[in-house]
Amino acid sequence: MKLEFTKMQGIGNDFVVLDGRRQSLQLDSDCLQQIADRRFGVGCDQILVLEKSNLPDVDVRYRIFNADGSEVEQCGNGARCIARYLHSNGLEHKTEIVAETAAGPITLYIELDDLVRVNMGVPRFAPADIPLAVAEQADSYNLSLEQGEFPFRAVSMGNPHAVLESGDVDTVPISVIAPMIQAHPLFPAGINVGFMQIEDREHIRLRVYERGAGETLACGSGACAAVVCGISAGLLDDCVNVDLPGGRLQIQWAGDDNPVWMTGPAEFVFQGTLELQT
Ligand SMILES: N[C@H](CCC[C@H](N)C(=O)O)C(=O)O
Repeated sequence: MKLEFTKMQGIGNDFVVLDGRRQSLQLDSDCLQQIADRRFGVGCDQILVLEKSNLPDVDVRYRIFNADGSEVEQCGNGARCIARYLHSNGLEHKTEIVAETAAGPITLYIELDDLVRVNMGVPRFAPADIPLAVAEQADSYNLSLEQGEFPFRAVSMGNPHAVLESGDVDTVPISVIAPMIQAHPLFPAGINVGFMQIEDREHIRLRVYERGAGETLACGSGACAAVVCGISAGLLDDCVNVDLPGGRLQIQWAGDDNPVWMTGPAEFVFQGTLELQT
């Protein structure tokens, strides 16, 4: 099966964009994993599949698949890349784009400085919304692992996140600790694990070990989750620069039932045709 694709990246979190409005796509988990494979396929952290939306006032519907083939509800860096893709493929006249996702509609804004600003929706802390297998909601939780005690905060940005505060994030043994956290029965739907180093009230450093993809150079929803947890803990102000290994995002949240705003870049890398072995 031949697939036309566009490779894009948002501060190093990379995507294969497949436009299902222009080609017929029948992709099972094996196909998705092959596309994402960095040796046998194109290589990416997530695959973004565009579809026609039947909803009024909605420009497009898109679905998000991790490199392991799992379908997920939200992808912040991917949302910015979708906005960039659409703004260069038929929606050149629009600077405000509405996309339907599994997490609901999100609005994407092409800014004058060519960055993309996304309304990432309202964070949710209720255990049932994350999901988190605890009896009752708390400000923070604790995980006991062989390697020690790991206090964390949990929030849904449409997808599930655990946020741990750390000293120097560069020294966190993330590829050892994060998979053990992800495997814990506390997280029945899996979890994205963020390690946050607070530099000051307007600046954090962050590394994220993603559900279904492993450590990525950046995680947009993870940056939102970390800032929301930091603000909720009284440690951050309402506008924060988040430095991830792949680059910087600006995250804003006014608290309570206000939405989280994420601003950052989105770039094209190349286009191509993939011969999928089916
Ligand atoms: N791994 C995530 C999806 C991609 C999120 C990330 N790439 C972002 O920019 O938000 C999950 O399983 O929920």
